[in-house]
This record gives sequence, structure tokens and C-alpha cells, in this order.
Amino acid sequence: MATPHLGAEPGDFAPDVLMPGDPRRASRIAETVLDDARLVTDVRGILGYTGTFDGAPVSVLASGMGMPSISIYATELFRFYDVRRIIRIGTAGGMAPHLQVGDVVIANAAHTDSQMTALRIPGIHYSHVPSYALLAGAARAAGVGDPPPTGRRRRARRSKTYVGPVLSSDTFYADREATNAELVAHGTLAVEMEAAALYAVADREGGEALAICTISDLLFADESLPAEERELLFDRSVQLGLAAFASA
Ligand SMILES: O=P(O)(O)O[C@H]1O[C@H](CO)[C@@H](O)[C@H]1O
Ligand SMILES: O=c1cc[nH]c(=O)[nH]1
Repeated sequence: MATPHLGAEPGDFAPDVLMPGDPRRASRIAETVLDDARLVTDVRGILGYTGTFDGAPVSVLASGMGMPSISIYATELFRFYDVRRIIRIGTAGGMAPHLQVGDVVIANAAHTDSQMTALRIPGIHYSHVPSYALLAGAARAAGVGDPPPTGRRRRARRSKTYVGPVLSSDTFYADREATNAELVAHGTLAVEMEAAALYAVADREGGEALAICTISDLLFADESLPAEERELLFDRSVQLGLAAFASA
């Protein structure tokens, strides 16, 4: 039975789902990473595929942009399709000054300016946190906490992976320098638009979730990638997400 927003039948989705915001990124992941991927839903242009990776079933479904959108898809996956784990494969704006475009942030917490989750439990400031097992699996795969490389490898600045809090915002075009400075002073690494709601939905539905975002813009340096390059920013985050699925 399809849901209002997904055309798939029961059993069409794997228990593990990768979830980029962009439907084109979902197609590229299905085409380039999964084996035997088949389209299972295209309602509203939100594309979903199921295939395998290293023999294990894996799905990829776009979330669209923003917390209302990802909340609908995550709820329907957990509630009606027996999905157990969702890893968001996103892009984000770098807030902390040590970040560079192409770096990856694994979100161990998500602050938010949204009312969606503030209203979830009256009187409570809800903590938006990921599945510890998925977080630990992704961080281990990324070598976070390992000793720094020595010798020649040390010289090249490759894409780096960080674990830290993100801001999940309802607004992409926000003029809030003072707020951003305070957030950075409190350890926030990057801004995106879905992780907090995904974490809250996973908690509510008894599932597990994690957000892994690639930096596509720098808020402090006026650097921003064009749309076609954002579409391609997923290699490292998908690799870490799949490793987290396999290890947890
Ligand atoms: O690239 P995705 O996964 O869509 O993520 C980021 O990009 C969109 C804004 O450009 C928002 O959805 C934000 O969270
Ligand atoms: O939400 C987002 C995503 C990418 N870059 C931003 O600045 N914000």
C-alpha cells in the first residue's frame, strides 16, 4: 500500500536508507554506488531507489529541502515501510573558520531555530542527537580521533572529516552574523536544514538516524559552489554512511 507521498509497495525499501536532499543526488548515488538499483517511487519527483551494496540491501530516497519535507519522508519510511536506519547525505554551509569546501561534518547534535521540534514535548527543550551506533560507526570509518598522518601524506590538505554540532535552520538566506558568531563560539560547525527534524522523527518512531554533510559553502569566506557541483558532493559521505550501516 502506497502512502500519500511514496508510491512504493511494502518491502520495496531496504531497512537502511541513504537520504540526500536533492533527487538528482539520489539518482547519482543509485547509479554509481548501488548494484541493481531499481526505482521504487517518484511521487512529486522525490526519487527513491533500492539496490544492494556489498550484497546488503540499501535504499536511497531524496528528502527534499527543509524540516517539514524530511519529516514526512522519514516518518513514512519508519512507520509504513519497516525502515530501521536513515542516514542523511547532505550539503551544509561551513560556519567554523577551519572548515573548507569539500570537508565533511558528521552531526553529533543539531541545534535548531525551528518550532517543529520545540513543540514536540510541551515545556521541554528537546535534544536532537543521532544514533550513537551510527555516529560511532561513521566516526570510526573516518578515522576521527586517529593520530595525524606523518610524512608526505601530511603535506596535502585533503578533505577532512569532523564530528560536531550543526545548526538545522528553517532559513537558507538568513542575515544573522551575531547569532552565527555565538553558535560558532559554542562549537557549532555548519548549517543545514534537516538534521534536527530527522533526529526527532527517528526518536519518535523508534528508528535510528545520522546526518553526514559535505561543506558546499563557507559563510565566513563568501565561497559557494554552483548547483551542478553540489549534486556531486556525496562520495565521502556515502562511503562513511555505508560503513556506519555495515559496522553498527
Ligand atoms: O543538499 P541538501 O541535502 O538538500 O542539504 C542542504 O541544501 C539545501 C539548501 O541548499 C537544504 O536542504 C540544506 O540542508
Ligand atoms: O543549509 C545550507 C546548506 C548549504 N549551505 C548553506 O549555507 N546552508
